[in-house]
Amino acid sequence: MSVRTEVTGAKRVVVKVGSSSLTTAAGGIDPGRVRELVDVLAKLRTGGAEVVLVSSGAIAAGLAPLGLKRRPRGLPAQQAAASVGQGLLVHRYTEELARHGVIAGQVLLTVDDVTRRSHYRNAYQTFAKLLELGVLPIVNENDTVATSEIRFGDNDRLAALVAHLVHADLLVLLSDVEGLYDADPEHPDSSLLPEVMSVDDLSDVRIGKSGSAGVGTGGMQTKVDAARIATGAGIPVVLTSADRAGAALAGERVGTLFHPTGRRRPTRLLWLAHATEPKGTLVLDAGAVKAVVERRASLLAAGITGVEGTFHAGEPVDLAAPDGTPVARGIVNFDAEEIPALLGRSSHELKRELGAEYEREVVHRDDLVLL
Ligand SMILES: Nc1ncnc2c1ncn2[C@@H]1O[C@H](COP(=O)(O)OP(=O)(O)O)[C@@H](O)[C@H]1O
Ligand SMILES: N[C@@H](CCC(=O)OP(=O)(O)O)C(=O)O
Repeated sequence: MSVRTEVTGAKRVVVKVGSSSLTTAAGGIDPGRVRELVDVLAKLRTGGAEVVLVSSGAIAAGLAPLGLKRRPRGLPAQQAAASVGQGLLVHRYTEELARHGVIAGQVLLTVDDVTRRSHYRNAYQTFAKLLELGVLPIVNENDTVATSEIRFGDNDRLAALVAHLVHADLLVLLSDVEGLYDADPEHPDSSLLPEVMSVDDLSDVRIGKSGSAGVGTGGMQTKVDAARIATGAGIPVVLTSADRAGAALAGERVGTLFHPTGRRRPTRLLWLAHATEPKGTLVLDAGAVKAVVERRASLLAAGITGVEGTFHAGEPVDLAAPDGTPVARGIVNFDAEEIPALLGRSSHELKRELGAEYEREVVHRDDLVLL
């Protein structure tokens, strides 16, 4: 059977592996599984591809040293476990990669690193340099400092955003299941979907709960969400089990291939569309809705009739039509409490009365996505 050229032709590949594929049944990192994965990644590298690994498992790796039996519920305990486990995890990878003469680098990311423009550029440059130096970057969320409000929450979504950030040609999601099934694979009648061409192919798929609730956080839903983010940005995705990583990366038709459905967009906008919780709402008049939706214009204070919620400049807010239906999401340039004084007034008036600082758009067109 022919190989998948989306896979064999990829020059830069992001591989994401979940906690369930790295841990033993009793919890804790399974050195044998890390070794098998590293052997596959090293082979991919030798074949000429650049590889970025997004690895979960910090929390799982920290459980045993702390005498914990299962993933703790509270955030501080998870952060402590991640703090203990992340070093151990990367140590394992470093040792295994060294057997192949490959240097490992650790990259811990927070949400800000892909949403704030200056951080984003910085993160991009770091990855570019690491890859140029032949290093294999190992990425995880910076769990120890992430709070519940500011976190990716799951590494599937993080992997999709990293794939976009590094301009990857392919994203491979490795789990403990062979691929995406049309129903929970526990169900005897469920069958594997070898290809997903568009979101329409997902409408009948039933997604059950995570099979590894003890260690992972993602479950199948977050993998499908991640695949949608990546394919919507033009990046094909292969979803399969860690056991089949070698076959999948050789282009064999294992697991599920999600075909690209869209084109590249700035990462901040991907994040805004797929991964944010709005902190408030700006209610627009009909003219402003038209300007934003049809003419893709920036939102000016003159078109705003109301403000809901508490937010600060730089945070995501929804832009709603007069009936309250959200039509777009954007990064706002003012704090919520500053906006009432600006409502319905022209930029010119604002500049004259409040100073040049207040002349700017409330949401710039470059920081807006339509919903
Ligand atoms: N429709 C489905 N197709 C595939 N797997 C599914 C589906 N619905 C639920 N699952 C479950 O999702 C699990 C994968 O999620 P999880 O264990 O959280 O993975 P990871 O730790 O790799 O992120 C599978 O083991 C499977 O039991
Ligand atoms: N950052 C966390 C992983 C969170 C996560 O998404 O886990 P998983 O569902 O196993 O991919 C950790 O390293 O433990």
